[in-house]
Amino acid sequence: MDIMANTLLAAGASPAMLHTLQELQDFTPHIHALCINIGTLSPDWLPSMKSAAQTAAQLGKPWVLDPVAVFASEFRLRACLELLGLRPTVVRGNASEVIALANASTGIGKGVDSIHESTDAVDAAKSLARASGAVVAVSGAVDIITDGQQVIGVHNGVAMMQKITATGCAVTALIAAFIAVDPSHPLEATASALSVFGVAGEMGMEFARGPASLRMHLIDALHGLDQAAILSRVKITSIE
Ligand SMILES: Nc1ncnc2c1ncn2[C@@H]1O[C@H](COP(=O)(O)OP(=O)(O)O)[C@@H](O)[C@H]1O
Ligand SMILES: Cc1ncsc1CCOP(=O)(O)O
Ligand SMILES: [Mg+2]
Repeated sequence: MDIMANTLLAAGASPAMLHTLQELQDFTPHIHALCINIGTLSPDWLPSMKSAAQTAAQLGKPWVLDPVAVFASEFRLRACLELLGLRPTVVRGNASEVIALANASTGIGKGVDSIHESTDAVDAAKSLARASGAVVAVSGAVDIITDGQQVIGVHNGVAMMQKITATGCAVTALIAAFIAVDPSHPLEATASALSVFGVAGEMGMEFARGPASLRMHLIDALHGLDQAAILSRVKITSIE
């Protein structure tokens, strides 16, 4: 939650982290986008997640699902399948998460990390996008983004970003901020968020000595990003 909220603040968005069912009805009407992250899922939190997704959908607000470690347990898989049925605008996971979700199967992955390359998950991402109606993003060395037809590749970022916990969660939150700004273009907004986060990682790495200082410099770089840096560094290509 720390790096997610700080990423959003650095990017100019306004985060609020909530779990409690009783306050979601009051809070959700004020949001511009919702991010549901099952990282530390508990049975108490799942009804809150479902309620928030339902309210967002009723109010026409975009929402993003991060299926953290969905491969790790039947409980996580069932929760994600139920949340998928509530029609997220975007699903962003690592390759092992997207493969597990597309196949509705558990048993692959390492902790919360991927054992697959993002390019291994292109077909899974396309079939998940077609089945769910969501834009699906697979993070990795090349981020893959698809609506089931078009496939886009984002070639920004540095490998050290995998060594900071919750960079995946943070970029999912950033995707929510970008679709809040441009809700009618979720494919483009998702690719842009991944690229901008990757650019911040590249710029942060110029000052970092390891994962802990990269975390700090990435957030500083995101906060200081200007148009010139974006235009010179963004690398987004069409893959299919
Ligand atoms: N090898 C890599 N090279 C460049 N960027 C990477 C690499 N691996 C991950 N990233 C970036 O790190 C962030 C987190 O992705 P990832 O580690 O796949 O997510 P998760 O934390 O959910 O497993 C994303 O912005 C992704 O683009
Ligand atoms: C380590 C850990 N354990 C439960 S959630 C979490 C963080 C997951 O974040 P990310 O998917 O971005 O690595
Ligand atoms: Mg993750």
